[in-house]
This record gives sequence, structure tokens and C-alpha cells, in this order.
Amino acid sequence: MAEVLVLAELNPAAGGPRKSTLEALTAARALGEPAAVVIGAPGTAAGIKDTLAEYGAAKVYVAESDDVDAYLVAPKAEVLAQLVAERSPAGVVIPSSPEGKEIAGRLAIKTGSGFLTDVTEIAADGTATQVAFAGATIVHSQVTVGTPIYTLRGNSVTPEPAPAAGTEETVQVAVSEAAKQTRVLDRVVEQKSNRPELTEAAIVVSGGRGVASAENFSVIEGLADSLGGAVGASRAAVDSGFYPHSFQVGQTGKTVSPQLYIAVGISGAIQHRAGMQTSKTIVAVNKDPEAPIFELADFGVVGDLNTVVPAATEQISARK
Ligand SMILES: Cc1cc2nc3c(=O)[nH]c(=O)nc-3n(C[C@H](O)[C@H](O)[C@H](O)COP(=O)(O)OP(=O)(O)OC[C@H]3O[C@@H](n4cnc5c(N)ncnc54)[C@H](O)[C@@H]3O)c2cc1C
Repeated sequence: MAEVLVLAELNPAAGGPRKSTLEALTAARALGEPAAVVIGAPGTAAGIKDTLAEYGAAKVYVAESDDVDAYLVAPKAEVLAQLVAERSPAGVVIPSSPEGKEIAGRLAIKTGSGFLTDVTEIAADGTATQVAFAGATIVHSQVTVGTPIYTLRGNSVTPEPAPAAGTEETVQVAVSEAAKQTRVLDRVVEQKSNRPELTEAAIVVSGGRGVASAENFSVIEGLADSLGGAVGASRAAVDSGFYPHSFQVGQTGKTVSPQLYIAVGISGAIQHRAGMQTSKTIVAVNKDPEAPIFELADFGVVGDLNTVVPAATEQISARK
């Protein structure tokens, strides 16, 4: 069976592969036999190899060197290009993070290949599914030149274990001078709450302009915490200073696709929908029965969020 390279993304805080990597290994299985590629400082692969094998990596290519760790993005694209030339894989699957998309773009140039971003599914014949135009159109595309390169949108595939050999193979890393133009000077681990990461969370509770103030976002946080979910916000809410911009969901914010998305005091503008409409179940709380979000919602509550949300939080907490 043809090999499919899957770039592993690491979670330094948790010391393992990101969920996005397990999703990419799962999606890659449709195309061929996944081979994970770990690129990082010496010692990176040791702690994650077993998990990669558990999720289907027949092989684990280990490209460890201080050089790949010391320079931004370009060395990773070089290592992948080297592997593509040596192994002629059926495809390359990379998580759709900002870094992943940049690596994919560089890899496409280096290998003269076509690439498809933010795909939600890959079929056995290489056809990829993408959601375009703020979610209004589903596109099916195939790469016709070179080795197909895909970046996989987070949460579009459920990671499924499929134990494989995970045979380790060392890759000799020779980073060119051209790839050493942006040196990493420092890494600062972002202080995070105990809540799950927004794009990876199974439950997201988002607040909009209807929340009315930064202080009142505690109502949203309370519901999210009672459900073990992440907090999101509409652009109107972040532009009003109610919540930080990094939590914005939508066309110009983050794309989420959780099992459950609760939109509170959010009208449901097309640009907001673009970032959440592939959520499996959508619940809306809005005092306006005509709010467009209700067209999308599986379950809607018409009412004042200041009454509905604390009551829901109380009931959920009582039942835990
Ligand atoms: C190029 C471009 C990109 C954009 N990108 C994004 C994006 O990434 N994400 C995004 O979200 N938006 C984006 N927008 C903005 C988008 O068009 C909307 O303006 C925005 O989503 C509205 O946010 P909102 O629903 O919170 O506010 P509003 O549209 O003002 O809706 C507030 C809702 O709260 C309800 N409400 C008020 N008080 C209460 C209460 N007490 N209880 C219950 N309900 C209440 C109201 O009935 C109303 O439906 C973008 C716009 C443009 C032009």
C-alpha cells in the first residue's frame, strides 16, 4: 500500500502529539499507509512515537536536529521535501494550523505539487472535500500535479486508534543556509486556563454582543465550565472589548467544529456562521425570535441570556 506522509504537530505543554495530528493520521488512512514525520529538537520523538503508532503510523520518520528547532518553518518544509523526493508518497497530510499551512505552501513550491488547504475529508482516490464561501458551497477537488498535499481542518475527522508498527526510521537532516534566515530567539509558553483549546474542544460556548459587557462574560464562562467546554466570542463581542480577539469565531477568526456549539446573544451573521456551522449540534439562546441563528440551530431558546444561561448552568452543575 502506498505511503502517506503525515506531519506530526506537537503539544509542548502536554508533551504529546496534538489532537490535530491524530486526526490527520486517521484521515490519511483513506489514501494509503500513514507514516508520521516528527521534526524537532533531539529527543522530540521519544515521548510521542507510541501514540503515533497507536493511531495508525506504520512508520515514524524521525528528523531531529537543533537546526530544525532553531529556525522558523523553512527547515520543516525542507525535510518534508527531502522525504517526498526519496519516498514518492501517495500524498502529504498536514494539520491546518497557521504553521502547517505555511509548511504546506513551501512544500508545494519545492516539490512542484498542487495543494489543498482546510480540507475536511480525503477520499481513497485523493479527492478532497473543502467548505468554501463562508460555508455556502462544498467543493470536491483533486490535485493534478506532483504529490498531493493537504492541510486538514481541525475537528473535521474523529481520531480513531488503528494500532500499527510505528517502525522508527532516522532521517538525516541537512538544513540549507537559505532555510536559516529566521532564527527563533525565545519561546514563551502561553499562560492558559484549564479550559480546552478553542479549536480542539468538543463543546464551545460563545458569547456575542448580547452579553453586553466584559464582566458579564462570566455568564458564558460559567456555562462553558459546567460543561467542560471552551469559550468563544463573536467579532462584535471582541471588537467591543468583551473578550480577547484570540477567541473570535468566524470568517476572520477561528474555525470550530465541536460536537456541541452554544451561541449566546449572537445574531448569526454569515461571517460568524462560517466559523461554526459545521458543528454537530448547535444550540442558540437569543431574545429575538427572528434572529437568523435560529435558522441554523438544532435547538433554540428564546429568552434573556441573563436568565436562561445561569439557570442552565445551575441545572447542569446540579446533575454532574
Ligand atoms: C469581512 C468581515 C469579516 C467578519 N468576520 C467575522 C467573524 O470572524 N466572526 C464574527 O462573529 N463576525 C464577523 N463579522 C461581523 C459580522 O458581520 C457580525 O457583525 C457579527 O457576527 C455580529 O456579532 P453578534 O451576533 O455578537 O452581534 P449582533 O449582530 O449585534 O447580535 C447580537 C444578538 O444578541 C441578541 N441579544 C441582545 N441582548 C440579548 C439578551 N439579553 N439575551 C439574549 N439575546 C440577546 C440580539 O437579539 C442579537 O441577535 C465580520 C464582518 C465582516 C464584514
